[in-house]
Amino acid sequence: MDDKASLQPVQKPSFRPPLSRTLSNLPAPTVARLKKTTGLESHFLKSHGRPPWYGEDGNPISDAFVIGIAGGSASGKTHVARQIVQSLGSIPTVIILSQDSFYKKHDEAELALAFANKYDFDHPDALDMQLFASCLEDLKKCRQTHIPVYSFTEHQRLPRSEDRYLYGATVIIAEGIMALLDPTLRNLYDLKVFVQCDSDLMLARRIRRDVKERGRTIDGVLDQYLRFVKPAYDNFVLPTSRHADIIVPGSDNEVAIDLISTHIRRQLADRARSFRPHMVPSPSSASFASSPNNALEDKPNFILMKQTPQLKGIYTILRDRTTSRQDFIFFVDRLATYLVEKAMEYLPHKPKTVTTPVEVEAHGQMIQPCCLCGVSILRAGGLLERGLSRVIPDVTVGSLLVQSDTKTGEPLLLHTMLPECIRNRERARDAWVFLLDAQVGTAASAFMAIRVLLDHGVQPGHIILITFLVARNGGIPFLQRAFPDVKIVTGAIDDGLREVWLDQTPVESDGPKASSQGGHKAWVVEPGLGQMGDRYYLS
Ligand SMILES: Nc1ncnc2c1ncn2[C@@H]1O[C@H](COP(=O)(O)OP(=O)(O)O)[C@@H](O)[C@H]1O
Ligand SMILES: O=c1ccn([C@@H]2O[C@H](COP(=O)(O)O)[C@@H](O)[C@H]2O)c(=O)[nH]1
Repeated sequence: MDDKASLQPVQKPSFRPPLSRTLSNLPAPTVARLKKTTGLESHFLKSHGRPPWYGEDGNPISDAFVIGIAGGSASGKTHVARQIVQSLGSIPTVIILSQDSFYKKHDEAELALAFANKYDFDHPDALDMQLFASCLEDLKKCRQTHIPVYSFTEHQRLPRSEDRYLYGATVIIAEGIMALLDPTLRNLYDLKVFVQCDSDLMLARRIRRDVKERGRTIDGVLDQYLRFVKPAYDNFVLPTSRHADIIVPGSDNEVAIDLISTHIRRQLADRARSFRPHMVPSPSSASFASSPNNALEDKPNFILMKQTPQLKGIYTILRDRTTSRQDFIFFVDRLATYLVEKAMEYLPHKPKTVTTPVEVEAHGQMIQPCCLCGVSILRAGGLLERGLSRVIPDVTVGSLLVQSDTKTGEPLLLHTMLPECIRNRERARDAWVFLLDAQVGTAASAFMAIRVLLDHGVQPGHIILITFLVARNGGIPFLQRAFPDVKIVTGAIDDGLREVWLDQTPVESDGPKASSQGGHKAWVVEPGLGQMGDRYYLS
């Protein structure tokens, strides 16, 4: 599993040396330079892939698991959050969301007070609770969000262009001094934690941290502490401990952290679903009887290219195991171009009149201006990209890495790299997406990819799945039942879909053996086109 680990961002403000008063007035290149020189970056955690978070109907089954951690400044909230992540071990993606990112923007007068240690950062009004709650709700509901970035040394929120895009957490840890204050926030948590720490220890830690990491002087820290931090702790922070499910000590807290991790693991296990058997039920199973019938061609939104001799000729070359790699690449690219051209027919067009070189008007059509992008399901979806860029030269193409869990056979989302226009919810609503997948067998990867696009706000009717080949007895009917508005464009349907064991240690009998013998399950479309990625990329 470790070879599949990908990296996901975790929000936490970081140290920058004192700079100018406000970054929001600085030109973008300067901000970029400051970022580089001061290490203002997201922290990353390993993710072991996200299993399906949706059911057979395509709708999300469960929200992300959200933990709220409150406590005084320097009580150890971040430390507890990180220890929880560490003790969870091999778990799906976790995001630590710090309330510190949600300090409000400050004007010049407020900045002057802040630099004189006379601005009250410990009053609830200093934080944009509404924005914090809406970002957290987006993540909990499996939607993407954009988190502001705050600089402690500048006492300022960075320009919007610096906001961080986040998507796809299974566990979210929200931490901050006021994390349990707001009822809207409290309602979003599945587990509420308060870190209780001795005031002297908190002050000592804060002096050390703020001097070392936040560019402060000892006098400044003490001034601010006595004027604002301590009174706010007594009035606003400590009283919220009554909402906590667990009180964790601010030091020597290993036992409490262990209890919390055990609880989270149990919750995640309860939410886990096995999904894949439903996509391709065996003929003897009950779900096969209730499966949609397999006459794919009759289904609305299933677009099979006209079976001309020319098209069949290309498939014959691609199916032939003796075809050279050079020819394979040539014909894959040609076929990809045909398929993309076919998909283009389903984009909205509008009338356009032009004047020809002989000064005569011609009435034609043009694609209605819209954001059109491609998303490849890696690795083999990339084979359609050259065809896509031949038809639309300046198209932006993103990617999703989905692979099967070798133990369960379930798809795992390992990496998400989407084009800018669909990272943003408002723009995603109007965007059209060509989703590229080389072959659709069980359809488990395509299913997951479509769910990712829907989570981002892309309309199902604006998604066109383009694929070289589909399996008749595979998961396409289930995909269509869940997402009837998604169009599927393909050039061929093959009758066979066979489960095979890969990387298997040979054993004495002739039948395939269990995964404990080293192999893992995979599905092969037959007669098929072979491992297209290998044939295209590997010599
Ligand atoms: N259990 C602990 N044992 C030792 N040091 C700790 C512990 N918890 C926190 N610290 C230290 O105290 C400082 C503040 O902790 P941090 O987690 O950043 O606090 P908060 O997020 O509550 O402001 C850090 O330097 C951290 O390393
Ligand atoms: O610009 C700012 C913003 C906040 N603070 C202080 O930070 C702490 C909260 O952060 P923790 O990581 O929980 O300690 C809060 O007590 C504010 O006083 C600041 O000094 N400057």
